Amino acid sequence: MGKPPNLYTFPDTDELAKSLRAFVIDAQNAALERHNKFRVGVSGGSLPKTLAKALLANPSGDDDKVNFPKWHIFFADERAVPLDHEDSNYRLVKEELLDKIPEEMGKPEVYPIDTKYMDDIQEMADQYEQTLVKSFAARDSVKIPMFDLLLLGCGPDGHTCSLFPESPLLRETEAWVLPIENSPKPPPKRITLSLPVACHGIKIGFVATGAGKKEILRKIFDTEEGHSLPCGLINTSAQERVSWFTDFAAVEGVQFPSRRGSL
Ligand SMILES: O=C1O[C@H](COP(=O)(O)O)[C@@H](O)[C@H](O)[C@H]1O
Repeated sequence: MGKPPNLYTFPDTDELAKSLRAFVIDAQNAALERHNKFRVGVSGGSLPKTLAKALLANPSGDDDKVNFPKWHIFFADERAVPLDHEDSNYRLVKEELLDKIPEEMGKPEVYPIDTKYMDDIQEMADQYEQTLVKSFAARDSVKIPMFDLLLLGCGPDGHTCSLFPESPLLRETEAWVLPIENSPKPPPKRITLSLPVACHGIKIGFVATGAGKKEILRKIFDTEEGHSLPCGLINTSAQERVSWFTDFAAVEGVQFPSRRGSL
């Protein structure tokens, strides 16, 4: 049995962002040594804002540089809406982060969904899987793509990516990207990384902040039932490869050993 996930907690998002930055840069530098590129899967929701705070801060030294030109940014989940729609995760990441990257830092390669498949969500998922196949090598030589880093959110019901509690999608073992026709949270049509892909990241960082997350974090970390929620399933499967970045408000009352402050 491996070690449990890491649960870090900070007084506020400014402090959280400093530690998240160190975590991301460690993952980036390890990936650049491994294969000279950094493949990251990002979520929408509240994450892009905190991520931007982490990445756009001034570097404290040579080891603390964000090397955006080596970044390949994929979406952990996406809503089947135009890329400039208010529900689009791409739009969120673009407005919160991509548009704010200073010219001199260089630009990452970004892989949005192909919106021409909006009326055929299965086709949209298949096409996004092909996007991953092109980046992660042939489908038959790689069983499950291994992101260098997955940056995920946690919904108040314990969902992550667009994997919702008790969804039959949680039983998928083959596909890398899945369609959803009837998401319990609007908009209904989405695509998402499958659970095996979400569990397979070399590093997985969850970001959960605010008092609105405390009930679900208590459930995920302190109850048996929480282990079968999507976030709990990733905790159980990926163990110490998972790190949670939370603020004090989000972990109020959580018993699971949590480490205050830095990594
Ligand atoms: O619907 C979604 O929700 C989750 C969680 O969002 P949050 O605002 O509670 O952080 C998000 O991670 C996912 O990408 C998004 O599509």
